[in-house]
Amino acid sequence: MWALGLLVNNQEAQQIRDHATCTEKGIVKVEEVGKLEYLQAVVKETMRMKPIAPLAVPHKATRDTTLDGLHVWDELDRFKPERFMESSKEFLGKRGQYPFLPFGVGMRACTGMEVGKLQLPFAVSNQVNAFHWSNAVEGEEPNLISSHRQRRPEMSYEGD
Ligand code: HEM
Repeated sequence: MWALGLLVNNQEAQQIRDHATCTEKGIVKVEEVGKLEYLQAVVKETMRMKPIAPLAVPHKATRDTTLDGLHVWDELDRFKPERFMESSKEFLGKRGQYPFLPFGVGMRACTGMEVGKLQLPFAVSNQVNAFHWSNAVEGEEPNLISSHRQRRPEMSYEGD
């Protein structure tokens, strides 16, 4: 859903479609998904901006930074799939280089990573192929500000 919301707010990104072989029902073939570079970039950029596991220890670069020779994202708040068009920005980089870790890394990395890498772009590509996504209210962009709150019961600290 975040991907579609971001595409509504970034119409030009929605216009750029990769060419995929579809089934007779117009569904993108699963085996094609990995080859669709711009789609992959849209999904990665969505996961960069709206990580699904945000409750881990948060990390954020407050400005453009070079860290141990790696350039850390520019224009952080902008939806810019192009940043992932370079092959160097894979989910897991070469050994010792992990520029992008939406699935974690190491022993406790996400066991569903391969499913997620397939499922997300598959869903997004078929939604974008089937529909044009635009604002419900003309000129008014959907509010994509997220909040993560933990609710707990009201507690009274007053003794009886
Ligand atoms: C886009 C989809 C997904 C994302 C972004 C994602 C992300 C993550 C992240 C960040 C972690 C924590 C890694 C760490 O602690 O370093 C994790 C753990 C895990 N994920 Fe996912 N996940 C996704 C989909 C899935 C799916 C589809 C499954 C199951 C089919 C799954 C199963 C798991 C399991 C079992 C763990 C715990 C691994 C462990 O602690 O050993 N995930 N995931």
